Amino acid sequence: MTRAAVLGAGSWGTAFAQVLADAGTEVTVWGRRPEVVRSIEEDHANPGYLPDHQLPESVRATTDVAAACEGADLVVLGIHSQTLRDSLTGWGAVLGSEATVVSLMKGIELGTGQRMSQVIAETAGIDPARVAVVSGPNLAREIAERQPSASVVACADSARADAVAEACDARYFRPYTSADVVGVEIGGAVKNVVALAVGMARGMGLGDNTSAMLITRGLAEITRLGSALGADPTTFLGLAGAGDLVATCSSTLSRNHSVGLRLGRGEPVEEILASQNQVAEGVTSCRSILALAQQHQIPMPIAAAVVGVVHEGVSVEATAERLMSRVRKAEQY
Ligand SMILES: NC(=O)C1=CN([C@@H]2O[C@H](COP(=O)(O)OP(=O)(O)OC[C@H]3O[C@@H](n4cnc5c(N)ncnc54)[C@H](O)[C@@H]3O)[C@@H](O)[C@H]2O)C=CC1
Ligand SMILES: O=C(CO)COP(=O)(O)O
Repeated sequence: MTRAAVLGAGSWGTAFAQVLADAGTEVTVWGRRPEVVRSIEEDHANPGYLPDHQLPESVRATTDVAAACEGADLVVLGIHSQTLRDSLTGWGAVLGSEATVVSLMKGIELGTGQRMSQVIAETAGIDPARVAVVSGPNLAREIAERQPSASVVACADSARADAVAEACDARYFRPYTSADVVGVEIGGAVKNVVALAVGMARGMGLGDNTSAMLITRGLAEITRLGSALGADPTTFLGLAGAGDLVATCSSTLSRNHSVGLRLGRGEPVEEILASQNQVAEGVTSCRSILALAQQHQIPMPIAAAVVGVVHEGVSVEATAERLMSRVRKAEQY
């Protein structure tokens, strides 16, 4: 039987642990907070992140990261992008010498511009081919409810991609495999920024045409940046590209979309962020993504607009005006 450790007892770490358990994988979740771990162990629930949801009894939990990882074939990382490097450093050699390390995270590190798989390989000093990424239209709440969904497991080593896919192949969760780690990670990280923009438009009272424009031109930005970084452009037509973009930009369950909505309604960004107990990754990653784009001379006007509103005090009205008065040109990807 495959053994997995899931490091991070937040909403996606917990829901993905359920997927693994339902697929027949033995799974132990590591959580920082004893009360969360106790609740998973004793009540088979994680009410802070998945309220009113019962987890399988086979999902175990511990606060001891080394114990969670001992003998694991898969070590799954489900924390926030900007805390990954410090966490990995603090954990020491828990990843072992053979386990496949699986990233669930959707962000780009501030300062370095690294994708999560790059942070993992560099910080842990492991072969990048040991790192797999799972990304797709996977709102944790819906997956916890066992609604049908699909995702992409990307890894440079196809045998490892197959092994991860087998370990999470549950009745309601269909994993596809891919070798395009760059494309799958860029799709997951940048769609959060587009979801902020679509949320802002919705919050301003704008309708479906505006959302469709931002989603479609957002996909063009994702494709341009990803291609410049070496991704296969067709990846962005798939689950980890267009699929995740559509789900996140349309769902009220999305934290990024929700933050955008509140910004569009005129709430100050500090107030919104202070009221959230979960992180909307696009809020930070919009800056690292824009920096990456500038480094590669890729135009990303929507990402720049989001950075303007979230970090530079530009109003949503001025941003909309600026986006709409850009010079006319041929439609390009
Ligand atoms: N929630 C969702 O529907 C999905 C989330 N993701 C991605 O998965 C990643 C994790 O997201 P969620 O589980 O939703 O986040 P969350 O906010 O629900 O949970 C994050 C977990 O990390 C822990 N944590 C926070 N700071 C930490 C630190 N400094 N060191 C160690 N642990 C820390 C928290 O205690 C919590 O257990 C993000 O990159 C997100 O974009 C991907 C797909 C779906
Ligand atoms: O990545 C997600 C769905 O695929 C979750 O999006 P949010 O982080 O915006 O909630």
